Amino acid sequence: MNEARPILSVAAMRDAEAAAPCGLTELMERAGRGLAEATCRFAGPMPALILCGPGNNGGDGYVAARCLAERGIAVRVAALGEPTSDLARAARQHWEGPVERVENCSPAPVLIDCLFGTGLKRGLDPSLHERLLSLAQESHLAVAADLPSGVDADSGALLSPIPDYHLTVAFGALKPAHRLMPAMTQMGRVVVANIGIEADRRWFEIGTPALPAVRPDAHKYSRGLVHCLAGEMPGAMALSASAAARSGAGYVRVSTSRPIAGLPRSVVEVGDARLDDPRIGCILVGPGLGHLPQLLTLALTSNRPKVIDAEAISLVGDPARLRGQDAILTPHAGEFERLFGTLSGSKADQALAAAEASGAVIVFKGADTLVAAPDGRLGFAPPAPAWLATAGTGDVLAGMIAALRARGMAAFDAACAGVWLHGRAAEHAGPDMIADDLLEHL
Ligand SMILES: NC(=O)C1=CN([C@@H]2O[C@H](COP(=O)(O)OP(=O)(O)OC[C@H]3O[C@@H](n4cnc5c(N)ncnc54)[C@H](O)[C@@H]3O)[C@@H](O)[C@H]2O)[C@@H](O)CC1
Ligand SMILES: [K+]
Repeated sequence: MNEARPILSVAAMRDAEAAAPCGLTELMERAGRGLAEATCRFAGPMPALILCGPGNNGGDGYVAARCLAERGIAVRVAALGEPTSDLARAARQHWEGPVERVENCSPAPVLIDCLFGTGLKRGLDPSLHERLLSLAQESHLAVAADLPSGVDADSGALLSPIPDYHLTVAFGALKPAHRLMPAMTQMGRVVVANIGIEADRRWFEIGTPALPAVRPDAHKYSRGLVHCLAGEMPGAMALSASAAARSGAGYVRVSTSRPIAGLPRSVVEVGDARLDDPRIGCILVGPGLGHLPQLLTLALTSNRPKVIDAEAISLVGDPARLRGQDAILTPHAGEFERLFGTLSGSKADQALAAAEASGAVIVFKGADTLVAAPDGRLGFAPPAPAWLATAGTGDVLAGMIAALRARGMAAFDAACAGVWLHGRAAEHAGPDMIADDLLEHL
């Protein structure tokens, strides 16, 4: 996989900062300089107002103010009070300009929010968040340093209301909130300023996948056989099977008791078929299943890899039933809760707990889709168009992932690749797309 950007929790970020050979003062210098650089590139030479909080996020603000002033930009600083951390105090001392009060400063065309970052503990006081909203409203461009002030970095929850930002400059690595709902939708463009930390890569933003090449001596079975189990509403499986065929499976077949409309001619319909056939690269069960739990049971008797989607997820009943299965599950929030119950923690925590409980790869779908592996790897989907939220797109995704798995990709990699390709296909299909249209863009 290329270009996967690491994502660090607050605790992991602290560890990475502490381990940085250059030391914390230099990290803050790099963060502030990176913030100034990104703001200049984005906003040009417009006058800026920097709001500085009491901690190190505020410290980054004082550094950025110095860097912007060195570039000849008219920059003002307003603070909540004196800095409370040693690092921020030192940065404050190196800022030679005046420091106004956040409560009564006047607005500027560019607002840079350095009030709170990863150290936010609770929502902003109402008078402060209202002040932040109104200063942002009166600016042309709002920039967040590391995170918008009010966002919980690990969960993406809004602890207090935030304005819509145009640019967010993350320091060192993305944090979970940059890719989790609801915070992710209000950050504008998210860029990462490199500050020279060594980031753990077990959590990452899913990047462009490296797909398996088609070998010169390939035949239809070696390119991957996807076996679909159609249920009571076969239209859904028609979408999945078509998506599997369009995602490079060598052979797609559907076992069904009655003819299915809308299947490509290359997809083969069969009656009973043996599911322990070693040529099967991936079984797909769930889309349009209805009340046919016996089809899930049948799939689970096979030792072949499988994708379990839609109604089949709820029919699993107990996550432990999946132990020892080579399975990928693709639940949306409702299906997730029906199988795993109400889990505590952030969406990331929940996805990882579900992967551990089931031993399966979990694609926890939504506007902020996550792919979790039982070994603790976690892929965060890059933002995908909101118009993907329409009937049938999940059936397409399940078929895509089944094809990539059948083509020999490892379960976690196949799931990540499917999620990435699905989002890009939706971008190509455009806002008036229906799920069927995605097939033209795979
Ligand atoms: N630690 C480091 O080495 C580096 C930290 N960096 C910056 O430091 C930030 C984290 O710094 P801190 O850990 O100091 O945390 P913050 O600067 O986010 O805020 C912490 C301070 O705010 C107070 N606080 C928290 N929530 C509050 C609320 N709702 N109302 C009022 N006060 C509140 C805390 O008691 C603490 O004093 C990062 O987001 C990043 O911007 C960067 O400079 C890079 C290097
Ligand atoms: K901030």
